Order: sequence, then C-alpha cells, then structure tokens
Amino acid sequence: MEKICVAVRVRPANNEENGNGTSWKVEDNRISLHALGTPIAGASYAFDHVFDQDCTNSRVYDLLTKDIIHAAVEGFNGTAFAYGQTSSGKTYTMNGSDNDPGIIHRAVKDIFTKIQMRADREFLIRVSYMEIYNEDINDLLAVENQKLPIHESLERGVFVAGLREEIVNTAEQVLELIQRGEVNRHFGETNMNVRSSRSHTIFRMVIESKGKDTCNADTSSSDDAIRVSVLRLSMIWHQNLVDLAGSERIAKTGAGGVRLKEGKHINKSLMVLGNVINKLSEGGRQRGHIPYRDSKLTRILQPALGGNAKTSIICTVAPEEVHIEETKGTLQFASRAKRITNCVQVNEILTDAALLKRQKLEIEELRQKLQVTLI
Ligand SMILES: Nc1ncnc2c1ncn2[C@@H]1O[C@H](COP(=O)(O)OP(=O)(O)OP(=O)(O)O)[C@@H](O)[C@H]1O
Repeated sequence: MEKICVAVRVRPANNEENGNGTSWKVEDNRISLHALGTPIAGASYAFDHVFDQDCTNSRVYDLLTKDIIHAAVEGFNGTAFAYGQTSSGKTYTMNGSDNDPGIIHRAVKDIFTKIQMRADREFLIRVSYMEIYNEDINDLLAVENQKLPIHESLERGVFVAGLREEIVNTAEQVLELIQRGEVNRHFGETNMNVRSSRSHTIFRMVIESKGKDTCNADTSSSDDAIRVSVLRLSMIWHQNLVDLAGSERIAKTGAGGVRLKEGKHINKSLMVLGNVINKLSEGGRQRGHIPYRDSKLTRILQPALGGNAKTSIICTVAPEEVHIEETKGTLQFASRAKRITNCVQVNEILTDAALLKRQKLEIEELRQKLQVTLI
C-alpha cells in the first residue's frame, strides 16, 4: 500500500494590494491563513510539500514527479495531476515557461533519457492526448474524434474507444504532438467560450518494454516478461464558486447557452471526483461503493485513485484575498486526497517462451535440491 503524494503550490500574487490584511503563509510543509499576522484557527493545512511563489517547476518535478516517471519506465503505472481553480497555475506547473519547462516537458525528456540507459530492454511508447469538456471526451491529436465513448475489457481495463495513439521514438516527437494537441484545444475558442480553461486534459503515455534477446537461452529472469505501464499527466479544472454562481444566475433568469451547460457538466465531474476522494479517504470498510462510474473523469483516473498506480497531486492555489474561499476548498480537497492509499505493483505479462523458461528453471532447481537430499 502506498499513499498518494499531495502538494500545494501557491502562485505569485497578481497585485500587492492588502485588502483586509488576510493572507496565506507558507512555512515548511504547512500553509495557514493569517489575519493581520495572527494565524486563524481551523485554517492551517499540512501536506507532503507546500511550494511558495518562488518555487521553480524544476523543484516541483524533482520532489513530486521524478520518482513516478522513473518507476513508469520500470513497469509501474503513474499519474500526476494538477488540480486548481482558474488562473491558479495548473498550466504553468504542467506546461511551464521557456525558462522553466513544466512537469510534462520534464517527464517526457526524463523518460527518453532513462530508456536510453536501459540498453538491456526494448521499448515501445505510444501517446494519446484527450480533453473532457462538458462530459464529452475529445481527441486532442485528431480533431475529427469527438465525443468518444469509454469501454471496458478484460485485457485493456477501462479505455477510451477510438482515441488516436501515436507511436513515438523521441522526446521531440512527443513534445510536437502535445503542441499539436494544444492548438486543437484552442480551436474555435471565442471570448464567450474559453473552453481551454474549462476542460480537463489527460496526456497519456503507454510504456511497453521487454528484455532484449540474450545469447544464453537457458537463463531466465524477470526480464523475460513484457512490462506495460500507463502514465497519465493531467490538468483538472476546479470550477470557481464565482463561475458556479454565474451559471446558477443564468439558470434563474431562464437564459441557457454554453456557460450553463459547462457549469452543469464540469460541476458533475468535479462533484463525482469530490465524492470519490471523500469515500476513498474514509478508508477501511466504511468506504463502501466508490462511484467511479458516475463521471468520465473518475473512470479514466480510477487507477490513480485507490488503484494500481503511483500518484501525485499538485493543488495549485491563488494567494489573493478574493480567492480565499476557493483556496480553502482546494486545500480541503487536498487534505482528503492525502489519506488515500493505492496498491501499486509492477505490470508484467509473461510470454509463452518466458513461462517455459521459468518452468524449466524451477524443474532444474527442484532436481538439484532432490539430488542434495539423496546424497
Ligand atoms: N508559479 C508561478 N510562477 C510564475 N507565474 C505563474 C506561476 N503560476 C502561475 N503563473 C502565472 O499566472 C497566470 C495564471 O496561471 P495558469 O494559466 O497556469 O493558470 P491555470 O490554473 O492553468 O488557469 P486556467 O484554468 O484558466 O487555464 C499565468 O500568467 C501564469 O504565467
């Protein structure tokens, strides 16, 4: 069993105005709300890491994601996601800037560096990139693939049917595909419909590897097995209370439109995600049925939440006073997520040849043991 690693990152403030003198203070791995310099009771939260406004993406990657990426190359499923309100720093954390590349860029580079170091194994890497917008899954690598269904099978588990998967050989190829996906994400966007910041995105990499054929066919090791791991890097938009109020207001006045639809659907995905996190954080027998199937986001992220994956969550928050309620909501979500444990194991499939080799080896060991006993 392994706990989900949860961190909070505070982005730099947009302006210096003080308002009522209420502010967030970061000390080591704790973030607390202060009023005129005095801590406010019940508004202090501790996490695996709390990153202040001066923290770089490089540090976030090293402390929160690097181990997951390295484990993915060795056959463990991994997930890293950024969760936060609009303009809290999700994109900055995941995509980064020219001077300080984000988690996705660093992860992709790191994976290929690691693979090059594993001269004993052959790798096959496939990537896909999707968004969930209004409870529809759209392919960001192929614009014609819209509203894709989720299917489930014994071999593949839960998967998005018809999603384009591209085989890639270099980090540059992957980064180009992501770039293409970003362009598609912004396609058709207008001021009224700022879709890119109202959708959840999931970038997925499937890393398959097997040991290279060695000269000695009689020796067997776990290298004979095929390892398949899935890495998911995701951005989850946490709807602002202000936006929610906005969509409710529209509903009350009887007006419809894009905004209202978005409100309803994003709200649903997030509500279910909240429910799943709540149930999982209860732990033990109390937790009962986990409603993964109630939203597309939770179905896709199921392995990351209480399943077979190493998971880290970075919750991004805005420091301004006007966002205090949103920030509290994000911190409460993060506190619950911290209590979730996953059951992580390497994903190995033994080929027939590898099985035969293993059996031969076991028989040989048994024969030798018997001989010793007889002597
Ligand atoms: N840690 C940081 N350091 C410097 N600038 C940051 C940091 N985090 C965020 N910013 C800046 O704050 C602004 C908002 O951040 P960003 O676009 O990443 O938010 P977001 O959560 O992705 O928003 P949305 O949900 O609307 O897409 C951007 O101008 C970004 O460059």
